[in-house]
Amino acid sequence: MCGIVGIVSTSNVNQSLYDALTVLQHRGQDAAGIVTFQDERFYLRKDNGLVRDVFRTRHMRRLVGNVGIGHVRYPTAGSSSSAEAQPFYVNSPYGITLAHNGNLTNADDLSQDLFRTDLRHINTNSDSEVLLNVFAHELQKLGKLNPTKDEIFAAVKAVHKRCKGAYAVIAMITGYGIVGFRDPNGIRPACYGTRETDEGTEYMIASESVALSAAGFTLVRDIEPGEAVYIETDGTLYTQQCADKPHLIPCIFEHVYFARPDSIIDKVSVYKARLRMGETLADKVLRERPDHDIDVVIPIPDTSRTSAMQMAHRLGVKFREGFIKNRYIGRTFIMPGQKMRKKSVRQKLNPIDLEFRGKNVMLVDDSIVRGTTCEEIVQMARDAGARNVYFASAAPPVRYPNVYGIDMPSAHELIAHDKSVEEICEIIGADWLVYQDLEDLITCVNDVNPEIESWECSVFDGNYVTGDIDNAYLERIDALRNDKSRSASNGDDEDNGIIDLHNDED
Ligand SMILES: O=P(O)(O)OC[C@H]1O[C@H](OP(=O)(O)OP(=O)(O)O)[C@H](O)[C@@H]1O
Ligand SMILES: NC(=O)CC[C@H](N)C(=O)O
Ligand SMILES: [Mg+2]
Repeated sequence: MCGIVGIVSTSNVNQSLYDALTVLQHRGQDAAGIVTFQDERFYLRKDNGLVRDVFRTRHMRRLVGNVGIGHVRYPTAGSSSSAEAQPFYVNSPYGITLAHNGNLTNADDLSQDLFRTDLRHINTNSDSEVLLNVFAHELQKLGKLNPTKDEIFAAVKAVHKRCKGAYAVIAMITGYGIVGFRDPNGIRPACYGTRETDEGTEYMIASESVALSAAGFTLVRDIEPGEAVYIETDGTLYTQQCADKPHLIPCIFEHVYFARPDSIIDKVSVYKARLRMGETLADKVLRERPDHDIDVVIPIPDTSRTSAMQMAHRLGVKFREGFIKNRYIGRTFIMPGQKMRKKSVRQKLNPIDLEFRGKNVMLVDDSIVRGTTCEEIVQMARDAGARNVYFASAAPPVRYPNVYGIDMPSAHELIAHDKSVEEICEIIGADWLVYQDLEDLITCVNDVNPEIESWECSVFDGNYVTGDIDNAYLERIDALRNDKSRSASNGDDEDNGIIDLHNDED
């Protein structure tokens, strides 16, 4: 679930890109990158690490130009090597750089086609490098020395025909402009906005609206599924629908966990949706145990706060901050490797004993995925002296792998995969476990925007909307990307040299 941003400005874009990436950091903590363009040259800085660590003053000084794109990465394909940090670059045609959020489901086939038919070499295992080369090849085929919006949109159309899966993309074409587009189902989010200056209107395309507001831009609208938004370097904007049968089916997990609550995605305020999730969860609690004995509702920071607060309100029970979050530890779920995730839960959260001692506590999380957080947390609540420890999840049981840009490749690593709620309750050591029902979750998001007819809910119901996912595919990505095989293949190889643009001294 990476974060992407692109800006066409009237002055240097480096600081605005940096600011946008810092507020998209929650979408990817592994690597960060910015590429800008000025006087026929790209200027690139990318590496593994958080935004604040990757970009030093000396890098920022080199990132000159009024046009640029940026990326924060949470790997879902290939490895976590710095060679796969984004944006990616290809020199022909024109010189194109690209930032991608999502995951292609036919990257292997495309990679073969690119080599055998299009005579293009892919140098990493990243699906994003494949996507860039498909786009570049389709643009090259049109054979124009000066591409216009028509060629750009034609290339996006061809990408939609060849690529399957989820992709929100921003590409920069040397000297011409930036183009942002979403896959025909709009699984991953992308929006754009404007900032007025004395020199003219500036544009930003980004994964979440929060990136716009943080950099002083005003949200215009979401990019439609299948649509492309092309902004030339002089600030002229063109939009066009590039898919034959676009149909909005956005990822519901953005609203559960990924997105920031202060973002608005596909006209859904994430904050409002999470408040609703708290209400419906409270209703479920009351359905299961009308005469419950919950003394206090305690959120598991950070993401569950909004739902937990509203759940307590609906139940008429006290809401208390029983766990304090270490502000210097990032999100644990998107960390690579189970060992690191497990260790980080204890480093990240610490209980305030007096909120637990002798009480029946209802702990609330936004979701239970691998069970890393809740197993630790239930024990911490008991150690802090709780009488009974109840647990509620604002999302339904996560039972199926994700293939659209969330790194959950293996069903066996999901705590709820083949288990009943009672069995999960026993494993996590709780006295009562309540999950949100999927119909209720869908109602929550649809209450905020009733126009969205379908949601991408595969992690909950195993229904993959792109229609190309079968058991053989799921078995293949499981074998390739489960925790064990990844730690054996040592993807975090620091010595991995980057074959890329050479203007980036450390
Ligand atoms: O069952 P698990 O595999 O542990 O995954 C679910 C947990 O991971 C996430 O928290 P995370 O620490 O990533 O981020 P947050 O601070 O935004 O809640 C999520 O909010 C849950 O707490
Ligand atoms: N989470 C994402 O959007 C990942 C983008 C891309 N598939 C990568 O692994 O780098
Ligand atoms: Mg959490």
